Amino acid sequence: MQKEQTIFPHVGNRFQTEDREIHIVARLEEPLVLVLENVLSNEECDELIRLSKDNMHRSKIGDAREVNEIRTSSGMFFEGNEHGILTKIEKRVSSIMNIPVEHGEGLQILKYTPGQEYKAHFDYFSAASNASQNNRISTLVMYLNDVEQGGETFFPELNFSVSPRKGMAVYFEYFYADHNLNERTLHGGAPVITGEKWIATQWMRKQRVR
Ligand SMILES: O=C(O)CCC(=O)C(=O)O
Ligand SMILES: [Fe+2]
Repeated sequence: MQKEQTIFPHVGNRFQTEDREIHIVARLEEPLVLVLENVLSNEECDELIRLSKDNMHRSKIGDAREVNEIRTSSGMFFEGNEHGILTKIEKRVSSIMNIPVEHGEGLQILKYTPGQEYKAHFDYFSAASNASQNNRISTLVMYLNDVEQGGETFFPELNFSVSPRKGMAVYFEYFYADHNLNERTLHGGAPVITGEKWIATQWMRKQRVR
């Protein structure tokens, strides 16, 4: 069978964005899942945490934005350009993901304390949801700190998990014609055992949202 078209365009073990060289340190082919290094500087990670610290509330998920037990972390969305640092990061993320900034929902910051988790889920909306008309197609989860124990991003269908590491990220996409491939991107955030876990997630949509 022929391999399906992917969104991610970069070849080789490293590639250049406008202001930073990104390293690919692990790769799964179908569905495409990549572990990326050097996505954010230490200072950028610290600054994102600092800027969001005072605005965290219980995470809401999905279309209806209702508090749900599937995700017990707390979080917030940036609107897009309220801080200079966001513009820079959004541009870099857009070039990593090969999708225009306008297709991106505002960067979401999530914080997990011990025991908090995000149960296995899909990032795309189900066909029954209104939001699926301009559905999500790819995700970049960026780790803003090191976690002492737990907090892995896990992919149960792939028997694969990524341990949080400050400045690194995991990328995956689910815009395949073969829906079975999309379903294999089922993933979650394992409970944090010791320490805190901070992430910034970028979801990209098929069409522009801003
Ligand atoms: O916490 C994680 O590692 C996963 C986060 C996630 O799945 C998301 O933000 O969509
Ligand atoms: Fe997710």
